[in-house]
Amino acid sequence: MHILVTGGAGYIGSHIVKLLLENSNHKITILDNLVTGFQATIDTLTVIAKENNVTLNFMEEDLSDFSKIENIMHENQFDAIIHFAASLVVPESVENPLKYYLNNTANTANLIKCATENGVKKFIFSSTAATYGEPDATVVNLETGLKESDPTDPINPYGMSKLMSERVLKDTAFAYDDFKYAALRYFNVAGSDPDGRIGQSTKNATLLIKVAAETAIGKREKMYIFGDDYPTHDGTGIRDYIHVVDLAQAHIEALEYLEDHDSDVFNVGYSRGFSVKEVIDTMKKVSGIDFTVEIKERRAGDPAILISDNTKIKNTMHWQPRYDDLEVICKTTLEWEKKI
Ligand SMILES: NC(=O)c1ccc[n+]([C@@H]2O[C@H](COP(=O)([O-])OP(=O)(O)OC[C@H]3O[C@@H](n4cnc5c(N)ncnc54)[C@H](O)[C@@H]3O)[C@@H](O)[C@H]2O)c1
Ligand SMILES: O=c1ccn([C@@H]2O[C@H](COP(=O)(O)OP(=O)(O)O[C@H]3O[C@H](CO)[C@@H](O)[C@H](O)[C@H]3O)[C@@H](O)[C@H]2O)c(=O)[nH]1
Repeated sequence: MHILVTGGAGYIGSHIVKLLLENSNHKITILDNLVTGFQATIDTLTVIAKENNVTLNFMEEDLSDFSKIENIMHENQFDAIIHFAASLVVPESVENPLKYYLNNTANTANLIKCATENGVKKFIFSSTAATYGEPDATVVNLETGLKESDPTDPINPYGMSKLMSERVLKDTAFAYDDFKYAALRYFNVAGSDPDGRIGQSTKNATLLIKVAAETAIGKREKMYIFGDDYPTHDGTGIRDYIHVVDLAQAHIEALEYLEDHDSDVFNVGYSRGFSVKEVIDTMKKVSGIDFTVEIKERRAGDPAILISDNTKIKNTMHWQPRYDDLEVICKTTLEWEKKI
């Protein structure tokens, strides 16, 4: 296959590209405007492609350039698209919603249009647990995890921009027999490639595990726990942290799944959660550093508990997580942080 990977210079996209280069003979084209992705990541992936004798192309382009995208799609015979490119800072999406609806929803709709016009049969989409919003504990079971069939009600434009893209995919797949998609709702993605060749280099990171790693190695003086008065066992927020390599593998399974199954939406998480305090204690343990942590007020829009029910992806695809271990997640994050 010839696979187009948008956003392949970014954190998650680069991990999928690495897996594909190492484990398949697919030709890969990365399209990325490098707004939050890195040329250094492309350089590393180019070396990995050479080592594995696989073709990797890189196009520095912006998905909002519709005529360019149309030409690229017309000139290349892509068999599948894995679409990561997006804006993903939740508070920014509240301040600047149009950036999110344009980059995440409009650009995705155009990409889907080009896909249908050029015979692309499979589309794997990066969706998010943010599509569920702030789940209502009287309606869903927060302890056993959210099911794909549970209500979706995003509480910020980021989540809504992704849910709208899911809808565009659903309607398109209904209208075009040859077009199939899998929308993967990622829970909290963390960790890095265990080989240490790629990782999360995102600037001004806000994600808990990356912030904790930065604090452990002294890039930050201290870190904060946003709220210790949630209705959880230790008062801090609970999330379902998934290692990026297991998430990457889910995309590969999804490509195979679409060979002989219909389009669908899947949670990708481990169906278990850790509190903020448990994450920080684990980072302290794996780093051996007792860094400074202070309690702050709750961050706006943070739900108390977000855990996936992953029964569907486990039962229908052959997805077997290998890194469901908070220590491994923290350790690989820390090792990468030491390198950059
Ligand atoms: N990181 C998480 O915890 C998380 C959780 C749920 C969902 N997601 C989704 O996963 C995907 C990848 O996220 P990530 O963490 O790797 O982020 P990232 O910022 O590292 O990667 C996004 C990539 O897309 C590129 N990009 C953005 N807009 C573009 C455009 N208009 N044209 C071309 N390239 C563009 C960026 O340069 C970057 O390389 C996103 O769709 C995100 O919404 C991430
Ligand atoms: O310095 C920090 C950072 C985070 N937190 C807490 O840690 C938990 C996790 O926060 P974070 O790592 O920022 O992730 P989320 O806010 O859960 O959101 C992430 O995970 C979602 C999927 O669940 C994605 O959709 C979002 O894009 C991504 O930002 C929350 O309880 C936060 O309040 C802290 O206490 N201190």
